[in-house]
Amino acid sequence: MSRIADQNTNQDSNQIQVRHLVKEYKRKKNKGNVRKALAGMFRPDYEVLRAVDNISFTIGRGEAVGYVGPNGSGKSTTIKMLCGILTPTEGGILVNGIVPQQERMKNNKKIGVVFGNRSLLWWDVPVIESYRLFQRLYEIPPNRFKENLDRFTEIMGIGPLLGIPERQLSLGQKMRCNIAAAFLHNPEIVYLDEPTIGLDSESKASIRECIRRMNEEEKTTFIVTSHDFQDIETLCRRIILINHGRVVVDDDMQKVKLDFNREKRIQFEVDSNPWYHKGMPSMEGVRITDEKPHSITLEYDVEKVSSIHIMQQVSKLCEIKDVAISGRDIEAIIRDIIRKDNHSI
Ligand SMILES: Nc1ncnc2c1ncn2[C@@H]1O[C@H](COP(=O)(O)OP(=O)(O)OP(=O)(O)O)[C@@H](O)[C@H]1O
Repeated sequence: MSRIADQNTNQDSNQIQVRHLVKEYKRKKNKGNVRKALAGMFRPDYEVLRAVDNISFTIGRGEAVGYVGPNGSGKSTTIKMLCGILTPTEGGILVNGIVPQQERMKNNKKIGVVFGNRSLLWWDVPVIESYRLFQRLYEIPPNRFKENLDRFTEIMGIGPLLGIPERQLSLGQKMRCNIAAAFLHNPEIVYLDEPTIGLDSESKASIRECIRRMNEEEKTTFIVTSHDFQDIETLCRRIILINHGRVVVDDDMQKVKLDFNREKRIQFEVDSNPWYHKGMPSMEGVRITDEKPHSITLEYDVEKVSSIHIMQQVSKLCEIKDVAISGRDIEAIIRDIIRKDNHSI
C-alpha cells in the first residue's frame, strides 16, 4: 500500500487531520422471512457494521482530493463525520484545529457541503430567497454577499434561475444552484459528495470548471467523492481509495497511474497483417487482443518488453502505416486495485 498521508507536504498540512477513524452502525438483523421479521419487531436482534475501519489521513490547505471507492465502501460516512453530522465511534478528526462534532456552527462557517442526492435549498421558495436565508445564517456581510452572488451566478450561469423555486428546476439546474449556494460564504473547505451524479456533460463541465477555479484562485480545499472518474481526473491531484472502510491507496494521481499502469496497448494499422488467421508467435509479455486483415492490437507489460521492441518485430513482417499507444485509464486501474484488495481479504 502506498501512502503520503502522514508525510509533511509543503502546504499547511494540518487543515484536516483524521486519526484512526472508525464508524460503526448498529442495525437490525435481516430475519430472512416474514414470520421471523414480525417476531424481530418485538425482540430485535442487532448487528454491528463497521462502515469506516481505522482510517487516517492529513489534508493540506488548497489540496483537491478524490475520495473514491466502490458502493458502500464508507465514503459518505467519512464525509458526514468530517462535516460534523455523524460522530465517530472511535478515532479523532480535527478540521482547522477544531473537532467538527463539538463545534458544529464554527465548523459550518468554514465549510461548504454538497451532497449530490440532497439539496441545500428550500423546495418551494425562489432560489434567491434560499440564498438570502444562507446570508443570514452564515452572517455574510451585504457587500460580500452581493460580490459572491454575482460571481457564482456568472460562473454557474444561473442568472435566469434565481427567481424560480427549486421544485421547478431540472436536476442539472438544481445542482448548479446548490454548488453556488455552497460557495456564498467563502468556505475554506468544500466537501462534494457525487456533485455531478445524473447530470449531462455541459452541466458536469460547468461544475468542474467552478471547482477548478475556486481551487486555483481561492486555494479552497476540496474533497470530492464521485463514481465519475472524469470528475476525479480533472479536479484532483491526489486520490484516496477506500475499500471496505479502509484506505487502500493514498497517493498522487499521476504516481498511481505510473505505478499501477504496467499494461499498455499498442495498435498498428498495417498494409497486410502477417498473423491474420495464423496466430502470433509467442513474445514474452505480449498478447494479441484483436486482429483484422489490416490492423493488429496488442497488450504488453511495460516491465517485460518495450514498445520499440514490439514495433521492430512487427515492422520486420509488414509495413506499418500508423501506430497508437495507450495506457489504461484511472478507472480501470482503480477497478484492478479493488479486485486485488478483495482477493487479499
Ligand atoms: N445510517 C446508516 N445505518 C446503517 N448502516 C449504514 C447507514 N449509512 C450507511 N450505512 C452502511 O455503511 C456502509 C457505508 O455506507 P456509505 O454510504 O458510507 O458508502 P459509500 O462509499 O458512500 O457508498 P456509495 O458509493 O454507494 O454512495 C454501507 O454498507 C451502508 O449500508
